[in-house]
Amino acid sequence: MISTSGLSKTFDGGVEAVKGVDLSVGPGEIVGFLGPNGAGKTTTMRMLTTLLRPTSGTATVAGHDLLGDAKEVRRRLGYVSQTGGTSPTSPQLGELALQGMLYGLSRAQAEAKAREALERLDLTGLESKPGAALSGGQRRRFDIAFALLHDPVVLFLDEPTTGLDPQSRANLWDHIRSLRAERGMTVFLTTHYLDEADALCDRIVIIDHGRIVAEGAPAELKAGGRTLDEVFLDITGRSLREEAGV
Ligand SMILES: Nc1ncnc2c1ncn2[C@@H]1O[C@H](COP(=O)(O)OP(=O)(O)OP(=O)(O)O)[C@@H](O)[C@H]1O
Repeated sequence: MISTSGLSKTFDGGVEAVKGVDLSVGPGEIVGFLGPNGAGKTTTMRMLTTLLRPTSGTATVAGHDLLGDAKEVRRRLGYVSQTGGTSPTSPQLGELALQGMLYGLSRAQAEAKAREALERLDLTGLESKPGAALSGGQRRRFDIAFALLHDPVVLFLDEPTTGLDPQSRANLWDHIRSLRAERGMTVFLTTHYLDEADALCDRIVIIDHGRIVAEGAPAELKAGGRTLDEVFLDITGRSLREEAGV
């Protein structure tokens, strides 16, 4: 579903943020992308979602070439940025329906899709509230509902649970799991929480200084009785727990 070869990004000014990343994510996989601050996670995600042009390398996402066929890639992916997209002032159902119309749906189709997305994310009853009246966890679920309106096959989530309380985080994990179970969704997410990667992800990919330095199923990485914290510290020399302020 996602395949990259030598994906690289050097910013104007010479910062080599991503240096030759080779990634492979299969259909229906939930993959966690971890790394210390400044390692290149967001830059990689922005390239994979067509928001940033790679300096070099190749990639396909959902069967289409990232550079040659960006429009087709965009049609098939959902993206939730760190800041999300819910409006603080407008009722969410109206915003969702508008977004659906942007994707070319009629008003009736857009409202039906919006209601379906709300139901899927357990938000029914909250559709008339503006973003400012929602809890952090509800807002994140609305952000995901927005990303689902055009029926993507792969979902990119940039730090989906940052700032949420433990209960809301666990609730969001359940929703992500059911998206995979019910729709076969592929999910690629960044996180600063090792417990999240452990509980939710089939596979963890660790990036440091723009290069992939480790990858494997959580159980593989923890082989020998080490915790993921210890593995991460050992590989990167930095404590993700401290960086995340946990
Ligand atoms: N627009 C830009 N121009 C120049 N340098 C940038 C730009 N965006 C990011 N960088 C640099 O690229 C490197 C990677 O940044 P990136 O945001 O991808 O890291 P990250 O792993 O997502 O970090 P964090 O966990 O703090 O969000 C950093 O050194 C950052 O300062």
